[in-house]
Amino acid sequence: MPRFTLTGSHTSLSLDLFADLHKVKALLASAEPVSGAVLQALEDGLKKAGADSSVKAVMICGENGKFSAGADIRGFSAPKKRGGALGPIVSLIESSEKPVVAAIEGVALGGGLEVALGCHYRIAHAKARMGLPEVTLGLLPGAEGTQRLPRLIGVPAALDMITTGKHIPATEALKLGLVDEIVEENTIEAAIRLANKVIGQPLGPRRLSLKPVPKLPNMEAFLRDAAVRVKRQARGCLAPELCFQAVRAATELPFAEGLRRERELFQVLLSSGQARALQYAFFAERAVHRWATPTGASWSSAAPQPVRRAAVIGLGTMGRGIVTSLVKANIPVVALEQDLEYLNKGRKAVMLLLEREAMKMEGGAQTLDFHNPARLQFTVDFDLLRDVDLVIEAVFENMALKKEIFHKLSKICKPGALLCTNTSALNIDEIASATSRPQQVIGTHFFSPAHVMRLLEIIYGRHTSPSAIATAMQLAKTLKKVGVVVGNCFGFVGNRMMFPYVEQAVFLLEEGSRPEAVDQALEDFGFKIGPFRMSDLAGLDVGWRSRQGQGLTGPSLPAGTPARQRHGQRYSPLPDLLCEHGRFGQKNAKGWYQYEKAGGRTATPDPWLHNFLSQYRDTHGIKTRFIDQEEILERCLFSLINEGFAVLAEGIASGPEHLDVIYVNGYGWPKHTGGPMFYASTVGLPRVLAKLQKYSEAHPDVPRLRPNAFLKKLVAVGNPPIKEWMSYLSQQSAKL
Ligand SMILES: CCCCCCCC(=O)CC(=O)SCCNC(=O)CCNC(=O)[C@H](O)C(C)(C)COP(=O)(O)OP(=O)(O)OC[C@H]1O[C@@H](n2cnc3c(N)ncnc32)[C@H](O)[C@@H]1OP(=O)(O)O
Ligand SMILES: NC(=O)C1=CN([C@@H]2O[C@H](COP(=O)(O)OP(=O)(O)OC[C@H]3O[C@@H](n4cnc5c(N)ncnc54)[C@H](O)[C@@H]3O)[C@@H](O)[C@H]2O)C=CC1
Repeated sequence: MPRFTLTGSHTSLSLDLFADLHKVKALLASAEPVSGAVLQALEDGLKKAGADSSVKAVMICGENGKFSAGADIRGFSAPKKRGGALGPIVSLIESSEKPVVAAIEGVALGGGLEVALGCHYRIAHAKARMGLPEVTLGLLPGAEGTQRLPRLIGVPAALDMITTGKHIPATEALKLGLVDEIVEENTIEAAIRLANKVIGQPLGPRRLSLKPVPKLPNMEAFLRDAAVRVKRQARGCLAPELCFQAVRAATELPFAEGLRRERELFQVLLSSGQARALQYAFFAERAVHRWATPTGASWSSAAPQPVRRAAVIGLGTMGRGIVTSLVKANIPVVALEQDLEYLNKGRKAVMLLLEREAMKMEGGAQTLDFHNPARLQFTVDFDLLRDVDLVIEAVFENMALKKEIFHKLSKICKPGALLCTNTSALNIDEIASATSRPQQVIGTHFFSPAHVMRLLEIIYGRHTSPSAIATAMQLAKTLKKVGVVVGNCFGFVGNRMMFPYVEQAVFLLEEGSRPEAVDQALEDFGFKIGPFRMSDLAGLDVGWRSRQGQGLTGPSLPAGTPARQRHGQRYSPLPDLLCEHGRFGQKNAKGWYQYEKAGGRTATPDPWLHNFLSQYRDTHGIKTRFIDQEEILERCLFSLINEGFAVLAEGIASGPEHLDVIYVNGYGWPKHTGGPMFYASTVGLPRVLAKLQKYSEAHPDVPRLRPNAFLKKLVAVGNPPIKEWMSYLSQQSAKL
């Protein structure tokens, strides 16, 4: 039997009509428009197969063990390349008078899965994954997928797949009825067997466009609830909502009209700007894998060392999550605490996390082996760290303590072991100076909760070796995190850019705003959580301790220091005052908000705080004024972005996409805006500069509002596109 081969490494989709007829090969990929050769070849091939009476059935499969990862995303932003009419080809497949069977191996994603939905039968390898990830790229499955999938698997499951873009394993696809069969062995042979078996059987019932959408007893109510849920989860991202509307159209309209609606909605998304931002974010995440440092070390030449066994020191908030992450990645761990009391507390917490993770994984292929001491060992004995390949220190944020630990590690650990610190802001070089092997010392900054958050900021010091950076990056990959390599400065990249943002948020309260107004503005912008709810969650005492350490507040503050000034700059003592009033956030039920109980999560505006703010303003002679949403957003976001330009100019990060990946994955910045620097590029740098100038003039005692020189330069050279920014940075200005 002749067969088509729909080849899908992620960027290519080729068609191969087998030997006894003819051979056609084409690419739906970087080289070709979507409407190009492969679609033509599919169409030609199907027509030839249809016309050839010796052909009784057709099988479509991939090459190299992959069905297809869909269209080439790079082609989407080029207007010429948008016209790819995959939909009509899917219809053509479906209308074939000869049975067409899809043999799905590896992945069938996006347009690849839509092709499979056009087939009359689908057979998948047990290890295959399927999904319609268009929503994650700011689009919807525009090749008729929103109309066919609900007809095949019902509205709830289709809505879930289409609005989240999740990839589902073959076993789940079988349960949902997305595939007819799964096989452990040769998928192609099984598909051919199936094709032979169904020759001559009526195809009508297999054509999804002819099927009604399965009814639900309460479809209206279901859709109403789903609409609310999708909108809430989308947080300003258009694609999930429009995906929802397309699926709803399938429930209300005949197939052909549903397709028209799908096309209209697709066009809205394509021109929304969010699709471009999400596609930028997709490639940014991959671009940061190709790290480089200003001294010339890079991913292309540095080799990682194997990590067969790791240790974590300190089982507090961060250490627990880090241990969990390592165990989930199948790396044996030694977990160390300062004494038995802390050890037992830490062990309990780790076990609880691991049990929860194991429950989530139940039914999946993977299991968690954490009761075996060879895989997870708890100790207070540093001697057990002798043969580990990597240590992650997560003790209190205290330089003297960290130096003491690193000194000890450098004496105990084997010479090649990588010594990592999870410090959130301390100087990596100073920590490394306590060891005899600074080339092996590196910052691995996890984000809380460490077993959940995807970001791993990797900080190299003056002496960190390229191989140490490569090992940390490899670790990130093993832990299924996204590693971003950055230079060493106070707060590194993420926290450094966060300082001016939080600073502005507090200044806004001084001037007349309220925590709920500031949070609302930023949550409406798309942040998962505004700065005040975030501070309450993290604990206000954490920053307080750090400011005490820096001499900004507390007993070491020189007498006579003005309340709202430090080192000649504006300073707000509000967060310190809250702590002095015993308000530490969620942990004791009061902070910027009040909570139902200690550890409670429901933030309610607190009249006490409103009153406190009024008194504070009276005390300091501040005239309360109304602050609108625009000013809240501009002051918080543009000051953060301004710091981003400083980070780039100083060579702390090698490109704006690094900053964007950090913010999207570590700080809840809305992905559909691309990240802070991409967002700045879409707002337009001249506008960002003008606003910063305005606010800086109004607040001359706030240096972080003063526009950065690199931003000014980019505006002066004509606001170049983001991918050209770094070329305007002269070598001399990038200091290490
Ligand atoms: C336009 C109007 C007309 C409609 C046209 C028809 C409609 C459509 O056809 C709609 C679509 O399909 S949209 C595309 C849907 N597909 C996806 O979103 C898959 C995205 N890729 C993945 O999930 C993983 O890469 C994957 C699971 C595939 C592999 O993961 P890995 O971890 O093994 O590999 P990665 O590191 O992610 O990727 C390796 C390299 O491949 C690049 N790449 C991946 N998917 C791509 C894609 N779909 N298009 C272009 N490049 C893609 C990726 O950037 C990376 O490149 P390098 O960083 O240079 O190595
Ligand atoms: N909490 C957070 O959200 C984040 C914290 N970090 C950083 O991670 C580090 C740890 O922070 P948390 O987990 O929040 O602190 P934590 O206070 O919750 O835990 C620290 C743990 O270290 C243990 N410890 C102290 N001295 C020790 C010693 N000599 N030997 C062994 N264990 C010792 C303590 O007993 C405690 O369990 C800090 O450097 C912090 O700045 C980084 C990212 C986020």
